[in-house]
Amino acid sequence: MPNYELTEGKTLVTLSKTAEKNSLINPELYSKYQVKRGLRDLDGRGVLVGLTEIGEVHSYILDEGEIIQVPGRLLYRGYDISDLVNGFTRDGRFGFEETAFLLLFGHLPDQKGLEDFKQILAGYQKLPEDFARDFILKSSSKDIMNALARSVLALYSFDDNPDDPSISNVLKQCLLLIACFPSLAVYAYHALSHYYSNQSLFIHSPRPELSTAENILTMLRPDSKYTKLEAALLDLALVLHAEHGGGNNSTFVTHVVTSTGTDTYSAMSAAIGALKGPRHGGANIKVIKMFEDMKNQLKDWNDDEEIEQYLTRILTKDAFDRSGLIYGIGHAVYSISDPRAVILKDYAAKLAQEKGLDDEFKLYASVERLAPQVIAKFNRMYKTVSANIDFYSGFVYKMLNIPVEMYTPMFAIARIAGWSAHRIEEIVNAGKIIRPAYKSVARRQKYLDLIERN
Ligand SMILES: CC(=O)SCCNC(=O)CCNC(=O)[C@H](O)C(C)(C)COP(=O)(O)OP(=O)(O)OC[C@H]1O[C@@H](n2cnc3c(N)ncnc32)[C@H](O)[C@@H]1OP(=O)(O)O
Ligand SMILES: O=C([O-])CC(=O)C(=O)O
Repeated sequence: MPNYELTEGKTLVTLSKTAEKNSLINPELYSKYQVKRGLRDLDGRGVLVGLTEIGEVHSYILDEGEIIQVPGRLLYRGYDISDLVNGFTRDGRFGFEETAFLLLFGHLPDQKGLEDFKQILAGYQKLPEDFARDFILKSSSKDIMNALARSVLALYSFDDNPDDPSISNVLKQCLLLIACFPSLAVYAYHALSHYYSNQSLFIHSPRPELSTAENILTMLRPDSKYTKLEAALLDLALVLHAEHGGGNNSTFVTHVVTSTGTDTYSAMSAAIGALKGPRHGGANIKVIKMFEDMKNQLKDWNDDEEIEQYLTRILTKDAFDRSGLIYGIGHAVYSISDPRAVILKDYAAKLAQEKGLDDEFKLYASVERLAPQVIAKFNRMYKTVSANIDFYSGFVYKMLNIPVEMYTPMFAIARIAGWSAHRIEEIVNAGKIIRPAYKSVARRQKYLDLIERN
C-alpha cells in the first residue's frame, strides 16, 4: 500500500499519532462508570445477554454465592461432548455430520435421518459454475480466512432469494455454507500456494459419498490419499470445534449481525472475520509459530527454567510476536481445564509417539504446565488459566500434514455448524436489535468555522 505524503508534512505517521492520542480513554473511567469491559463482570463471569439451547460451557459452581472453579464441561444440545465423542469413535463412525445435525435440529439423528442429512449436504457441495475460477483462483488472497469471507459474500450474488429471513430459506443457505466451506477453504489454499509459493495448482472436486473430514483431505492432497486414522482425527477436531455457546466472540457476532435482520452471507462473513483474530480462532496458527520460535531459542527443551525464561520474555513483549500473549493458554470462561484440550491432548500424545515426536509433545506438556504460573506472576488473576482447545490442535494438524495456513479455516469449517444453529435461534426468538450502551466521556466543544481553526 502506498504511504501517501499529505499536505504540510502531515504524513500518515503523524496522523496516526494524532488518532492514537485522541482515541485514548483514561483507564480509571472504566471503573468509575462500572463498565463491564469485554462484557465481563469484575469476577470474570460474562454479562448475561441471551439464552441458548445449543451449547453449554460450564466452568464453575456457586456455593453460598461463592464461585468454585471446576474442570470445564461442554455440552451440545444437552449432551456432554465426551459422550458424543465416545459414541461415534466407539462405533468407528465419522461424527461431524451427526454433530451438525444435532446442533441445527436439537436431537441426535437416527440411521435414516443421518443418511438423509448427509445426502442433503452432498447435494449442496457443488460450487456454482466457474465460482472457483472467477472468485477464488483469479483473486487469490494471502490469508485463507480472508478468502473464505470474500467467497461467502460472493455467494450472495448466486442466490435467487438472498435476503429472505424465513427459516426454510436461512436453513437452506446455512446447509449450503456447511457443505461448501471445505472446498472454499481448500481451493483458497491451493490458490495461495500456487500464486504466492509457486506450487503446482490442482483442484480436486469433493466426493458426495465421503465425510467432511475425508473430503478435506481428498481435496487438499495431490494424490487424494489419506489413512482412516488421519480422517478420524480430523473429524474429531471438527466435532470439538463445532460449537461453543452463544458468548464466544464469533458466535456472538453472528447473533449481533443477525439481529439487524441482514442476510445469512453478511452474518457469516462477519463471524469469519471475528474467528480469524489471534485471541480467538486465529490462536491455533500463533501457537504453532510460537513453538517454532521457542524451539529455535531453547538450548534444552527439558529445562524448565529455560522454558520459564522464554515464556517470561513473551509476557514482557521481548519474544515472539511481542503481543505479550502466550497463545493457546487461557480462556474467557474455562479455568481449571478446557474439556476439548483434554481430549485433543490425549490424541496428540498417541500420534506424537507414532510419529516419533515425543520430545516435541513433552515440550508442549511443559509449556502447558509452566505457562499458568508465569502468567499468574504478571497479572491479577481471578481464576486459574489452562490450555485451551487451540493449544494442541495445531500440533495435531501438523502431525496430519495439514498446512499451517489451513488451521484457522479448519475451525471455520467446523464452527459454521454452530453459527448456523445460533443464527436460526436468534431469528426464531429475538426480534430485538442487539444494541448495548456506550457512555460518552468526551468534552463538549464549541463549533469553530474553518477559518477560525489552527
Ligand atoms: C477458541 C478460542 O477462542 S480459545 C482462546 C484462544 N486464544 C488464545 O489462546 C490467546 C491467548 N489467550 C488470551 O489472550 C486470553 O486468555 C483470552 C483472550 C483467551 C481470554 O482473555 P481474558 O478473558 O481476559 O482472560 P482472563 O480474564 O482469565 O485473564 C486475566 C489476565 O491474564 C492475562 N492472560 C490470560 N491469558 C493470557 C495469555 N495466554 N498470555 C498472557 N496473558 C494472559 C489477561 O490478559 C488478563 O490480564 P489483564 O487483567 O491485564 O487484562
Ligand atoms: O468460548 C470462547 O470464548 C472461545 C472458544 O473457546 C470457542 O469459541 O471455541
